[in-house]
Amino acid sequence: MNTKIILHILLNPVAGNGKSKKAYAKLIQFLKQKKIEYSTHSSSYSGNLTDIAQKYGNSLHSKNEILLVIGGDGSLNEVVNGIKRSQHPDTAIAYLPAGSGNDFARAAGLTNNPYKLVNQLLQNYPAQQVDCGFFVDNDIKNEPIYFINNFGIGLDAYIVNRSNSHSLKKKLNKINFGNLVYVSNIFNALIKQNTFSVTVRANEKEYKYDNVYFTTTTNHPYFGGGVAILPKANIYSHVLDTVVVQKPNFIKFIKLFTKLIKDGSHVNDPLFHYIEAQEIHIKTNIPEYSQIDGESGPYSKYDITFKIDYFNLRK
Ligand SMILES: Nc1ncnc2c1ncn2[C@@H]1O[C@H](COP(=O)(O)OP(=O)(O)OP(=O)(O)O)[C@@H](O)[C@H]1O
Repeated sequence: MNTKIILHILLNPVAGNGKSKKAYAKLIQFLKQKKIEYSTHSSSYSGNLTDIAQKYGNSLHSKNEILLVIGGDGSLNEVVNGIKRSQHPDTAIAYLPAGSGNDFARAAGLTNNPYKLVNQLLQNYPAQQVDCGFFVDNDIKNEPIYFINNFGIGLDAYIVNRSNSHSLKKKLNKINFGNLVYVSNIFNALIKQNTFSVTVRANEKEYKYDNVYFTTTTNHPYFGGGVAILPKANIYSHVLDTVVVQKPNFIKFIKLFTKLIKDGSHVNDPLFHYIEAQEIHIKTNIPEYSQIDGESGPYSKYDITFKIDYFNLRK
C-alpha cells in the first residue's frame, strides 16, 4: 500500500566524485513528479553529516518522515554516528549509495536507483535491524565510535591514508584520473608496509600473530570497494570478525590474490586467520595507520575493544 511520505535528505555533494550530485538530481526530479514532499541538508565539510543527523535524531518525527542519506560509505558512517549519539538512536535511516566504493550497500544488497528506492519507501516496509560495530577511543571523550564496514590496521589503512591525503588525487579526480593515484598507492603500500604483531582476545581465548601485514575487524564481507575479504560474514549475524593476514612472499602473494579474486579460497590459507565474536580485543606492538570505513583513522599503537551493535535501516 502506498502511503504519504516526507523525505529529509542528507546529501554529501562531494561523494563518489560527483555521483552523489547526479543521483540527487534524478531523485529530486522524481520526487517532484510524484509530488512527494522533501527537505535537503547538504554537508559543507567533513564530519558535518554527523552533526546534522544528531540534530535530526534529537527531535521527534512522525512515522511518515524518512531520513535519507545520499553518499558513500563515509557519509553513511557519519549519519549512523550522529543518529546513535542522538536522543532517538533507533531513528531509521534510508540510504541511496552514491560513493566510490559503496561496500555497505553491496553487503546489504541496496539499490542505487533513486526511482526504485522511492517506490520501495512508498511501500512503507518496516525498518530492519542491521549490524554495525563500535569501539571506544579513550582519547576522544569516551564516546563510542561506530563503523558500518570495518576498522583496518596495516596495509589497507596505509593505502587509504595515502590516497585520502594525496593532493594529486584531488586534482586528477577532476578529470577522472584519480584511480591512477589509487593504483600507484596500492603498489607503494605493498612494498613499503612493514609487519607488526597482533594479539587478539575473544571468546575467552587469546591468539598471537607475528609478521602481520594487516588486520581488519569487519561487519560484512567487503573492503576496499568490493573485495570480498571474508565472504561468509554478513550484517545480520550479530558478530564481528577480526581478519588477520600475515605477510606472504611475492609468489605466495600472487597465489593468495588469485584465490581472493577467483573463488574466495584464500580464507583456507595458513597465512589467513579470522576470529568471530560479539566482542573482540586487539593489541598491536608498534604504531600503524588505521582506517575506519575507508576514512583515515589515527596513526598509533592499538589497544582497543570492538563490540557489535545495530542500527535501523529502511529498505
Ligand atoms: N562538503 C564537503 N566538502 C568536503 N568533504 C566533504 C563534504 N561533505 C562530506 N565530506 C567528506 O567526503 C568524504 C567522502 O565521502 P564518502 O565516503 O561518502 O564518499 P566516497 O569516498 O566517494 O565513497 P566510498 O566511501 O563509498 O568509497 C568523507 O570523508 C566526508 O567526510
